[in-house]
Amino acid sequence: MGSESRMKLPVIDFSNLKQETATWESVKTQVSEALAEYGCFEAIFSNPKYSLVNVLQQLFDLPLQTKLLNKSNTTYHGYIGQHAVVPLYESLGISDALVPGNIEAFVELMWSHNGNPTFCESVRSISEELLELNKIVRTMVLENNGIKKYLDEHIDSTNYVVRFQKYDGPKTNETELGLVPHIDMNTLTILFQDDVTGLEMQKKDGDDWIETSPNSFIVMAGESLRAWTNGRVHAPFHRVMMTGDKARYSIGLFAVPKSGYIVTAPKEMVDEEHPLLYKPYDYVEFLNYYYGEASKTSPNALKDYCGVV
Ligand SMILES: O=C(O)CCC(=O)C(=O)O
Ligand SMILES: [Fe+2]
Repeated sequence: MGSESRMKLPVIDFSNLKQETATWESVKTQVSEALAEYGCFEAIFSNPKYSLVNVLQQLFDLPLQTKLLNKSNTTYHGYIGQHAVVPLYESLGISDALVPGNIEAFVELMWSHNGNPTFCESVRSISEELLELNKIVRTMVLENNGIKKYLDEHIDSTNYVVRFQKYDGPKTNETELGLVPHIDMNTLTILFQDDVTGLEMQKKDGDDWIETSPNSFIVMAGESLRAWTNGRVHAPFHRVMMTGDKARYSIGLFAVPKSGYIVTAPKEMVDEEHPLLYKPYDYVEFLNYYYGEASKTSPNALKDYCGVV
């Protein structure tokens, strides 16, 4: 019936936002409602200055051997591509991308001869914007739940992976799967896409998929934020669907619990109405389980791993 395309995610305006103002309070309420109901929203934040094609095409056009040089100690952060299930999809990630020197090291690996200062600058600038939005949203989540005293600890509990995605256009009349439906297991993800869209978010209850807007920042909670807030925040399924000839590019900032940090819902999050959902877990150990034994499309991977009931 085409009703899917008419559904929209909540859109929240973060432009010119200052703490301790009436606008901050109102935006905070919108964030609380959107994350409880959808686990995600579209953010108006800054005027995107970049065409992702301009920034990312040169990266994905590098020879496969070069892209494969981007290895990492976890499956999730290096080069991913050439998979039979999602042949349109490729991605490259930079672990701890906001630690000084790491974007440069990535660029050095990819363009060893003369580097690529323009790429470096664009990625740094986009990443810093996404980081700022990430901090605002996480501050609001804690304020909404009356646990702001944990803010420093919470912000300090994650590292940041910046990941670049490319999805080829299927170049047929069909709509094809770009990325399989999944829930992000990390804490918070912010994606930026330009005018080639394709990211779809699943409604909390039901099978409907909500399309996302062109030139948008999409903020979504992962399982680890759901666990930490003891279920107050929803972690949504999402997928990428591709049509037409044009390739789609996206950039994501993934806040990821640090190795050795134990994800535990603060005691204030647990009461009679909200019994503890998950036992404390080490994210990196959970990921090993997730990429090893568990089916990645299981909505219950974390529950199977450390659910209380
Ligand atoms: O490219 C996108 O917009 C989605 C990527 C995604 O969901 C992921 O990498 O977890
Ligand atoms: Fe995802």
